[in-house]
Amino acid sequence: MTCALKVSNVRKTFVLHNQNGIRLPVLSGASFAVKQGECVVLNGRSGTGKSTLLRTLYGNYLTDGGEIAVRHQGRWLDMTQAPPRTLVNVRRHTIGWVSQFLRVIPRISALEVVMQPMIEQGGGRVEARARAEVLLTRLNVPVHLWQLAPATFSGGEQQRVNIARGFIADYPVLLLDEPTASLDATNRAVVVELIREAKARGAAIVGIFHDEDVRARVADHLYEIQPEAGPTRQTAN
Ligand SMILES: Nc1ncnc2c1ncn2[C@@H]1O[C@H](COP(=O)(O)OP(=O)(O)OP(=O)(O)O)[C@@H](O)[C@H]1O
Repeated sequence: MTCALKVSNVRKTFVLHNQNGIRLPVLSGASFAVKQGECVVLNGRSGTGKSTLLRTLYGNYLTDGGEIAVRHQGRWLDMTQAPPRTLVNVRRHTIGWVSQFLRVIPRISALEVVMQPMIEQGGGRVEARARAEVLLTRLNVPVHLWQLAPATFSGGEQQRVNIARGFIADYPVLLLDEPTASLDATNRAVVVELIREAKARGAAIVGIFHDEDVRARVADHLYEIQPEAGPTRQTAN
């Protein structure tokens, strides 16, 4: 199996400039690799830096060192050095992000919200619509809601619309930030199926799952994040 993502010695310290320059060291050399068709689950106690690492992989945070190499359109690209325009392109075509939270866009229907990533990748509207309908059906979002904007949906309905949106495009790499949090058992099982299908088509997946049962059913490897030393005050240099 080909490697899709290589994380080498990634370091990250948050500096709280408006709180006396307190430094919070979070990642002190995260290193792991993910092959196509594999799911690596980030593991560690609360506050050890799982979300920070996942967000860093998506390019949300600058790093203090290390490399995040992703296979993007046939070449290796270091996410820590990528300019903003490249990051947009990587997020459109290579790395998908699925969380439990939907960023609601006023007046855009649930169906359109779900179709959007596939259309942005160049997919046709008919195919995107058909695929969105299948996903919304599998995730038990009632048909009468599909043409409505999700702003008024329940938390669980919004969460399932977001999952459909995250799985509609065949991203080579998927980052999953607790996508099953607060779903009921039926819908959790659907998400597990979607993750397994993504692995079967060759997606490389990195995820955070607090639900042990879900973790056991999708993980090929656990990546253990070690707790860092506590905060230190910034010293003048
Ligand atoms: N944007 C930020 N600015 C400053 N500190 C942050 C920021 N994001 C996270 N932290 C700190 O970094 C540490 C790691 O947080 P993170 O959310 O990555 O942990 P986690 O392992 O995902 O926790 P949990 O399992 O509770 O969700 C925490 O001490 C948190 O306070």
